[in-house]
Amino acid sequence: MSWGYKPNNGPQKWVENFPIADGVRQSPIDIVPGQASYDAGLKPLDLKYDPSTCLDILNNGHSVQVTFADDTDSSRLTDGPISGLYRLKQFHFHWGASDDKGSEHTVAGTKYPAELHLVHWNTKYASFSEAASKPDGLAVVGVFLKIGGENPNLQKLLDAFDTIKSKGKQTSFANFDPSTLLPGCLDYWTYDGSLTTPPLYESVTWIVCKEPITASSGQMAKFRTLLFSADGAAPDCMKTARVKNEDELLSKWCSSSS
Ligand SMILES: Cc1cc(C)[n+](CCc2c[nH]cn2)c(C)c1
Ligand SMILES: [Zn+2]
Repeated sequence: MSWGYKPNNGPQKWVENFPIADGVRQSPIDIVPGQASYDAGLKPLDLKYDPSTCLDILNNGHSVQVTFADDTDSSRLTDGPISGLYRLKQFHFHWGASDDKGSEHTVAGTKYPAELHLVHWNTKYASFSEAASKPDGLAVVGVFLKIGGENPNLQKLLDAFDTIKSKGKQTSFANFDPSTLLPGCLDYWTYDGSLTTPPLYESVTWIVCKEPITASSGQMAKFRTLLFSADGAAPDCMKTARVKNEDELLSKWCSSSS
C-alpha cells in the first residue's frame, strides 16, 4: 500500500514507513504572523522564469505537476532568504474536497482552499535528486489560493486537466510562464522545513508568500475532477487536504457516526 491521504495511508500513518515524520523540522506548519520575527537581513525574492523551459503537465497520482527543463539557469530563484542560485524544477498544487480547506500551511489557523508550490533546487548540487535530501537542497515558494474572481492564468492549466484526468497521465505543456501565478506583492514568511509528502526530507527552505492569488469556486471544482486512480480503476477523486491532528480526525469520526 503506497502513501496517500486516506485514513489507512494518510499523514497520520506516514511515520511507519518514513520515521523522519517525527523529525525536528517537519512541514507544513501553522504560520502565526504575530509570532514571526522581522529579519532586516532578508532580501526581496528574485524570481526569473523563462516560459520556454516549460515541458509538460502530469497527474502523478498525488497532485498535478508542471515540470521544467532544469539544464540551464534560465528559470531560477536567487536572493530572498537563500544564498546561491536555485533552479525551478516543477510546480504543483495541494487542494481539498471543498473550498473551506486544502492548503498545507495555515495562517493563524486559517486554511486556504489550495496552495501552489514552486520547487527549486540548489545548484551547488549536481541535480534535483541529489539536492532533494540535503538540508539546503530545496527552496519551495508557496502561494495560497483564495476564492475570488476567475484567474485567467490558472485557466490555462485547468484546460489541460481533461487529458490528464487519471494517475500517470501526462501531456506536453509549452510556453507557460509561472510568474503569472505569483501575487503582485512578494512579501514572504520563511522557515527551514521539509517536503510535505513522503519521503518528507528535511531539505526545504520554505518561502510562503503573504499575499494569496485568486481562483473562482468553479476553478477549484476543476481541480477536484482529477483522479488519484489510474485508468480503469474505480474513480477516486483527488483531494490532498490533510487532517493534521487527532481531534480533527475525532471530529470527523464523531460527525460521521452521530
Ligand atoms: C524527491 C522528492 C519527492 C517528492 C514527493 N517531492 C514533492 C514533495 C512535496 C510536495 N509538496 C511539498 N513537498 C519533492 C519536492 C522531492
Ligand atoms: Zn507541495
